[in-house]
Amino acid sequence: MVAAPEDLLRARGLHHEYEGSPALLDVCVGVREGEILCVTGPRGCGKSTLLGCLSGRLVPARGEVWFDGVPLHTLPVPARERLRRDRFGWIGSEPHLLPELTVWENAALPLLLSGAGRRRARRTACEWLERLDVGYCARSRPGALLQAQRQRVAIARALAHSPAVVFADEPTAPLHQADRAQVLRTLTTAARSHGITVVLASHDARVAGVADRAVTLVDGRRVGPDAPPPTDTPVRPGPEGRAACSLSA
Ligand SMILES: Nc1ncnc2c1ncn2[C@@H]1O[C@H](COP(=O)(O)OP(=O)(O)OP(=O)(O)O)[C@@H](O)[C@H]1O
Repeated sequence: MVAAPEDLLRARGLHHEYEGSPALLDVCVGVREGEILCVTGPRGCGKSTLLGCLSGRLVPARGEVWFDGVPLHTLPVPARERLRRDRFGWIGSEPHLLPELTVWENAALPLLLSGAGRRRARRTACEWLERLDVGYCARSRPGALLQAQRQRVAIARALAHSPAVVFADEPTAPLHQADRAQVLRTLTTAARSHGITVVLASHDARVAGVADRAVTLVDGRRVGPDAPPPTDTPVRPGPEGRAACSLSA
C-alpha cells in the first residue's frame, strides 16, 4: 500500500485496552484534509476509543497518531492540550455545557481561551448559533434549553474557532429523529465550506451516509475491503518528521 502524503491525521498500529480488556487492536487509519470520515461498527466495537486516540483525549497503549506532522502520542501533556484546544473540536453524544455561562459564552469558549477578543468571539459564536437554529437562545443559560438545543450549542462550540478537525462521537444521539438529518447536514455543510476535516463515529448507517468514506470496526479491529494489513513493524519518522508508513485508509 502506498503512503498517503495528503493525510492530515493518521494512526498506525493502535492498541488500547481497559483493565486488561482490549478495545482497539492494531488499527491503522488515515484521514485526508477536508475529508468527512465515518467510523462505523456495532456497539462496543471501539469507535469512541478510536476517536479518543485520534483526538489526543486518550493516549494509546501502543501505536502512533500523527496530526499535521506532529506526533500526538508522544507530545507532552500541556502541548497536547493546547493543540486539542486550538486545532480540534469535539462533539460528544451528550452536550456538556458549562451551566454558569450563557449559551453564547459556551459557544465562544474555545475562541476566548485562545485569546480572541470578547466582541469578536461573541459575534462569531452568535453566527454559528444562528446557523444551527439556536441563535435566539444566545443569552439563555444551558439549563433553560432542551437537550436537542443544547446539542446544537455544543456543535456550534466545536465549529466556532474554525478547527482543523472536528471529532463527532454519535453527534445526533440526543436529537429527535426529525432533527437528526438537518443537524448532520448543517455540520457537514459547514465543515465542507470551511475546509474542516470531520471524523464521525456512529453505528447508524444513515450517519455514515453523509461521509465521504467509512471505515468499519468489529471487536476493536478494522475490517472491510480497504482495511490495511496488520502492522508488525514500528513506524519510523521520515526526513520531514512525518511517519514513514502507508496508511491510505
Ligand atoms: N472507560 C472504560 N472502562 C472499561 N471499559 C471500557 C471503557 N470504555 C469503553 N470500554 C469498553 O471498551 C470496548 C470499546 O468501547 P467503545 O466505547 O470504544 O466502543 P463503541 O463502539 O464506541 O461503543 P458504543 O457504540 O456503545 O458507544 C467496549 O467493550 C466497552 O465496554
